Amino acid sequence: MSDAYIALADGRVLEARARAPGRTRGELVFTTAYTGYEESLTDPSYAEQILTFSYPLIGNYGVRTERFESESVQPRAAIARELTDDVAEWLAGEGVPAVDHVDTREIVTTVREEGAMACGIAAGPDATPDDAVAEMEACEPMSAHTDIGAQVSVSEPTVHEGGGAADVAMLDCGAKGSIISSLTERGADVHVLPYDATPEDVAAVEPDVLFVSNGPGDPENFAAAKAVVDEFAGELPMAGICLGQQVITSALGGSTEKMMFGHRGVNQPVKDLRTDKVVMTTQNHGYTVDDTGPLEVTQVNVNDDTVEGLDSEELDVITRQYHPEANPGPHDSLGFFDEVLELAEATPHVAAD
Ligand SMILES: NC(=O)CC[C@H](N)C(=O)O
Repeated sequence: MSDAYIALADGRVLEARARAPGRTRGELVFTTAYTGYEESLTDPSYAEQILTFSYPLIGNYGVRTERFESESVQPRAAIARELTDDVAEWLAGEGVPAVDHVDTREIVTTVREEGAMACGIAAGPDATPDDAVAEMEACEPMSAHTDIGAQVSVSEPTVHEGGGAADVAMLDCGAKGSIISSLTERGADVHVLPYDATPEDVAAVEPDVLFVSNGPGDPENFAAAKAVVDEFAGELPMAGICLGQQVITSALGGSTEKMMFGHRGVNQPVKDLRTDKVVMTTQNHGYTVDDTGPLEVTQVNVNDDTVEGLDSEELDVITRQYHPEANPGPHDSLGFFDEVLELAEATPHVAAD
């Protein structure tokens, strides 16, 4: 007898085993990462999503808070072929439903063929298939979560000191901790500001560079961040990762679009068009830049040609769609943070008025 059910938007209900009880709903996505489950499960960009691990065994090296990317578990639920007790107990303790003993190959194939979709989960002794279907039917598309930034951002400005080599104003749209530490380790002070900070809030920290973080959901729902980018375009160097690339591009006159199932994993090949070199990258995104506006494409995804890096010498902008900070994943692209700080040192402070 099953004690967990996964309802998919295409009408199927899959049976599974409850590892952490509860009922929930979210956009069903998958990651092919074979390591880094603690980092993925605490990555704020997974808010409002149900994360399926295609790698069959999740949890085999325990759970350590040192590897967390934020303070809480971010996806609404986790699905794997086999979850260890360590991970199941962690998720249960956090109140996040988790299920295993399900054919994750079927889930991945479905999402690849039909796209990221609404999903409902009911797990625990009293769970029924109808409970999972009711959750799935109540699931809203990602773009309907218009204030998703509020779920994942700091509510007050917070400073992370790195030695004062540069002042980075970071719009926290759901920043991974290792993006902040990649900058402080290089000597920068990072002023983490709420996702809805105003241009005045940004000017008040006298930044050398504006950094728009990664984050969950539809980038078009981050209107305040777009307004900040618009205000400082051409005056302050800017950098962004993932949602940051999308928000900066959109604010500068480009556009974004939703992908069918996105890129989530740690072996996405990215080619730099200037050097012709390919690096392996960590990724977690479901939207992509469509029209690049005034920005020049510097890097592309080798698998599907989507935009991976953008640049503007005139506007002092540099962005990446993938995650140069890794965690989990390869460290091939850490040099991005050196480039960001080079931009920062090139320009004087913006005065607060
Ligand atoms: N990791 C991210 O910043 C993700 C950005 C955006 N939410 C997307 O899915 O494309």
